[in-house]
Amino acid sequence: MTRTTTTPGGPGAGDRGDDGVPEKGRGYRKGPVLLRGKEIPAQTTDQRLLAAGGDSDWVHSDPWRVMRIQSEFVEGFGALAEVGPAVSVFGSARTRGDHPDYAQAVEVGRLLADAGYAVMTGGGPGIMEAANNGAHQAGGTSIGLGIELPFEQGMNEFVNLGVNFRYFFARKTMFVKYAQGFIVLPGGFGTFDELFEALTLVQTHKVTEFPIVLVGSDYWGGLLEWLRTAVADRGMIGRADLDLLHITDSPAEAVAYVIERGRALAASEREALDELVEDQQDAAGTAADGS
Ligand SMILES: C/C(=C\CNc1ncnc2c1ncn2[C@@H]1O[C@H](COP(=O)(O)O)[C@@H](O)[C@H]1O)CO
Repeated sequence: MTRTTTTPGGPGAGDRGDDGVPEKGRGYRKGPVLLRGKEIPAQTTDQRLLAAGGDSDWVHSDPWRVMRIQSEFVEGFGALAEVGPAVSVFGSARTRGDHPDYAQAVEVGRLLADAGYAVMTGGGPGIMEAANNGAHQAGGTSIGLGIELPFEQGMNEFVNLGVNFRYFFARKTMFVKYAQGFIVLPGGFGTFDELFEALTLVQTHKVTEFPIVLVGSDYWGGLLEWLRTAVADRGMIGRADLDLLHITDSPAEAVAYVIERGRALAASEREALDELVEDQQDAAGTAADGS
């Protein structure tokens, strides 16, 4: 279908307002801009928007990518804003259903759902599937934030609220923004990336501290020892940074820790904010008194 039927710049163009906006006097309105005479374009904005065919290279351009990135944030925020309290659970995409880590993650998901928390995972296989499975068994909210990968696996069957992302960084924002804490089971590079991003955000005070729990001392023990010795001993992190991680072998302890520590941190954050407001009010009062 050809949708270019009129030519605003053509004969008689000066007689009409455009874009459905009646104009007093002659001219062409392009958003807030009024154009007259030779400045009137050959096509209306709607004609250009609805015209079939044409160059499609712009689909692969950065400005268009920016729009897609923006839409990922819009869709993510829209889907997750009303979910309520949630905990993000991370771990290997490769863990099989008969591995003890899988059972641990199912238990984590179940206990979180029993406690009224939504379980948020990457929506993939392995530990992600296991945590969603546990949440599903407990009748809870089981969220999957999927990622477009060259070897797409699809969302696991236990997800009841799924959002698919094209960009890792947009997806990672959701894990932090909508969770009260992180529980991390054994995993590889993807899991390390999620764990260390959380640690960096908290360490640099870019976000308010939130609880981060590692499940599986046999797996994570070596990393913690290395952090304590090579990393902290050489001053690459502070001693206090090590306290940002809690390690356990018990799903029940992991869930209890995330909930209790999360509540304690939220309470101290509220207290600090109240104090700040009081200080500001005192300062404003003092300034108004001129004292
Ligand atoms: C490699 C396989 C599947 C990949 N599918 C994934 N789907 C969703 N999320 C994924 C996937 N792979 C990695 N992630 C994210 O990283 C973490 C796991 O990475 P790891 O390297 O396996 O530890 C996980 O928490 C996801 O957020 C199956 O063969």
